[in-house]
Amino acid sequence: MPAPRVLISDALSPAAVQIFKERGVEVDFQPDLGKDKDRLAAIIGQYDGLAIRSATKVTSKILERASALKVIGRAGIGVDNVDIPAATARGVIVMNTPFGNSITTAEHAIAMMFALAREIPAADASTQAGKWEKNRFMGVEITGKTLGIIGCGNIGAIVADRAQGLHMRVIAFDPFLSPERALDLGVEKVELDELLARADIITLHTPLTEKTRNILSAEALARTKKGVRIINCARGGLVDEVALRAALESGHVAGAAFDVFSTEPALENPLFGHPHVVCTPHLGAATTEAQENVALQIAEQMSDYLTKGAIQNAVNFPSITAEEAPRLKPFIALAEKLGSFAGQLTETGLKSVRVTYQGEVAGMKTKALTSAAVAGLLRPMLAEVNVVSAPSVAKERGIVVEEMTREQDGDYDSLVTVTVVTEKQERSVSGTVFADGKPRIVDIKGLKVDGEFAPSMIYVSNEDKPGFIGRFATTLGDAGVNIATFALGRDRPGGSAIALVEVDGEVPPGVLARIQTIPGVKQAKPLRF
Ligand SMILES: NC(=O)C1=CN([C@@H]2O[C@H](COP(=O)(O)OP(=O)(O)OC[C@H]3O[C@@H](n4cnc5c(N)ncnc54)[C@H](O)[C@@H]3O)[C@@H](O)[C@H]2O)C=CC1
Ligand SMILES: O=C(O)CCC(=O)C(=O)O
Repeated sequence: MPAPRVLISDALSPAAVQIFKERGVEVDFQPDLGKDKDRLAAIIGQYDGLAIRSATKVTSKILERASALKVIGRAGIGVDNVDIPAATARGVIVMNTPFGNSITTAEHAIAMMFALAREIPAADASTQAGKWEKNRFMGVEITGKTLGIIGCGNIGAIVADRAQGLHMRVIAFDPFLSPERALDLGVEKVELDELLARADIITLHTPLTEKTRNILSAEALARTKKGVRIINCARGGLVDEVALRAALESGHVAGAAFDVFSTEPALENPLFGHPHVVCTPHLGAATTEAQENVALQIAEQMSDYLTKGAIQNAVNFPSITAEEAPRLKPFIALAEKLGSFAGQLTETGLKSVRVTYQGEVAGMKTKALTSAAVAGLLRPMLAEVNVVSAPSVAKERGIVVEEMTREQDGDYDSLVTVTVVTEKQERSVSGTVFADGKPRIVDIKGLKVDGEFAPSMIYVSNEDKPGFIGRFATTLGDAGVNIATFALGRDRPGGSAIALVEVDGEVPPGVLARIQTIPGVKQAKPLRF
């Protein structure tokens, strides 16, 4: 198999190149390519992986051209420059490095706080201009001041820690911060209104979402303490920049330090030019240490996925370690095939699917297996579904997906059962993986069978009556269809029976209709795996 190929289209630390090479991945390092979307679109089709920072915009248009792409790796935290739904729909894993630059970014926020408190950038410019304006720059002391953190996740928590070291009082607004975690961090958890009213300095550390966009709106800014200073090292769009400019002009806000802007690159911005504004060009993560961390980490993660199937820090798929991947692989194939079996037999609207794991398989990454089962189930109905997109596609269509795990009970070390509930009926199909690593179907609607999945199959459910097998085989023989394997199951003599038959080549048109006329046949379906 040829080595997977990765394109690095942003200015990642060259340390990443070495890691890719060491791990058997071919790498093409074009640090400025991300800014040229036409060239990127022209060549992206050649690559299995794309490693980026924030300059490359992975839009749906780029993804349409990315026919071989399996993984996008963001050397950093925010993945807002990637169209995640479009990547997911194409089965492309999107991974980031959630911790590699957190300390550095928190340090930038603290540096911005000092820059504001002591007007360091303006004092520097004035001094170097030969002005020696000793009386112009009167700062404020940080000790004893209240810092209000909006978003107390990885970076917010580090900022809280450093601020406490500076003897600040720290309050935080974060709906997802538990009281226990707040206690651990030594921060006081408050509502947004209270934070706005009490904070001397506000620093933002949330992602940009529909809830956080303009979290510091004109109205919110009006509720802040007079003389407040505001720092944004998270994402542009969290603060209404026009309203903030007005609040700076009126003197209500004493200063603002921004690393991120509503439009980037920010070549112009409402905040620019105000004497109490400090700006940096999205430098939060820009230290040698952080860049080396994120580059090494993303190269390791992407290589592990491309060469071993291991998934770490994916934003659109559950994690799978390199050790788990080979054990999981045959079960992913099994789950997908069981789902596909059920999907091919489903003729009415799907309401829900339940995937039950019994025995050893119950201890594996069942979320990944469930995604595979749902992908298999939906694929006969929808062309554009894959293991990555299946859960969101099911959700969009109102199909309930349930997962259950059970202790081993029965003949198999591991058993996976896919139960599909449609508008008309409930149907279950179970399978296992034998020691040869091949998935096997062992139960259909409660009837035991032992069949492999083959490219071309016929499934028949019938009444268990003498003569059926002879007529069935003759019908196929007359149509020139060769039977490769034949698996039978029944509940009791003369009761319900099933046949799962592997045939060589396509089933010619008309044959199924003839099978359907054999006395006792209830259903005859072609299956493809
Ligand atoms: N300036 C730069 O170069 C960098 C910026 N960042 C950005 O910093 C931000 C924070 O990153 P992390 O701390 O790693 O993320 P995180 O996910 O660890 O923390 C985000 C926190 O925001 C909270 N949050 C979510 N919605 C909220 C809401 N409506 N109100 C209040 N809090 C809310 C979450 O509960 C979470 O605790 C991200 O937007 C990231 O992209 C990260 C690295 C570098
Ligand atoms: O790569 C960069 O410089 C930006 C980092 C960033 O914004 C992030 O990691 O979310």
